[in-house]
Amino acid sequence: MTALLELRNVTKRFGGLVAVNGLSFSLARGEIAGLLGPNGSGKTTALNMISGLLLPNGGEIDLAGQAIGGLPADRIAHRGVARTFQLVRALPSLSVGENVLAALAFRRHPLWGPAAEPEIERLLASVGLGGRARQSAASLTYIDLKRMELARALAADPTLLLLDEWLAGLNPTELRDGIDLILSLRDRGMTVLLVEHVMDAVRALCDRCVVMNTGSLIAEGPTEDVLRHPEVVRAYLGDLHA
Ligand SMILES: Nc1ncnc2c1ncn2[C@@H]1O[C@H](COP(=O)(O)OP(=O)(O)OP(=O)(O)O)[C@@H](O)[C@H]1O
Repeated sequence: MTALLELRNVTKRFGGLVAVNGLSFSLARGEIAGLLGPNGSGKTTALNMISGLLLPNGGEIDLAGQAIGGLPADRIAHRGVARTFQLVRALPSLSVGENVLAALAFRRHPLWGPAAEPEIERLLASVGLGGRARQSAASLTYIDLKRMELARALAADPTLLLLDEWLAGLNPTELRDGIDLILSLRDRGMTVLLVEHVMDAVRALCDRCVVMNTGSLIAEGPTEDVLRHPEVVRAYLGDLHA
């Protein structure tokens, strides 16, 4: 069966620095996979190339068997790839609902005006923000901002969702809710690739992990096997067991 996402030998250089070095891996439809690695190992750069924010210097990226590597971000989004960012990107002067509306207005089948309202409410309810559309985005707590950012990503009706440290900075209760929310996305048919440093969340969520170090893939496979891999343990210098 064709993989939903396939990277073959993808490389990104910033001047003399090779941030991603010949990265190859694939994701099956409906899986939740982790993209792990110590700080600076190239994870966000890889997400940026998959979502079209950065042009690869080499290699191929396919979505459902079609080349997307090097396409502009809006075209990749229209093919079904959505993402969240390490630093939440919200429009604080707008309401929660208007933030989601902005995402609906730019998706492949745009929605705006009164027609968008039921969809805004449905998206907000799906991330635990039901009934909060009129609240100012600036007044949201950190977890609720993250929920709103997820609703904005879901507004694109993605088949592949890229989450860049979406669970970072949450307290234990919020983390449990966040994990359940991500699991519910898979139940809705989405494939998820998450960059994450919270290892309890990785264990709870990921069927499989890909681990990078200094731009290169160092391990790939079922989560527990990968987290025990000697090179992975060495790369993290014990962080995994913190
Ligand atoms: N726009 C850029 N210009 C120059 N160097 C960059 C740029 N973006 C990333 N880098 C460098 O590329 C390398 C990989 O960075 P990247 O952000 O992809 O790592 P990461 O694994 O996501 O790290 P973290 O876990 O800290 O977010 C780092 O050395 C970083 O400094």
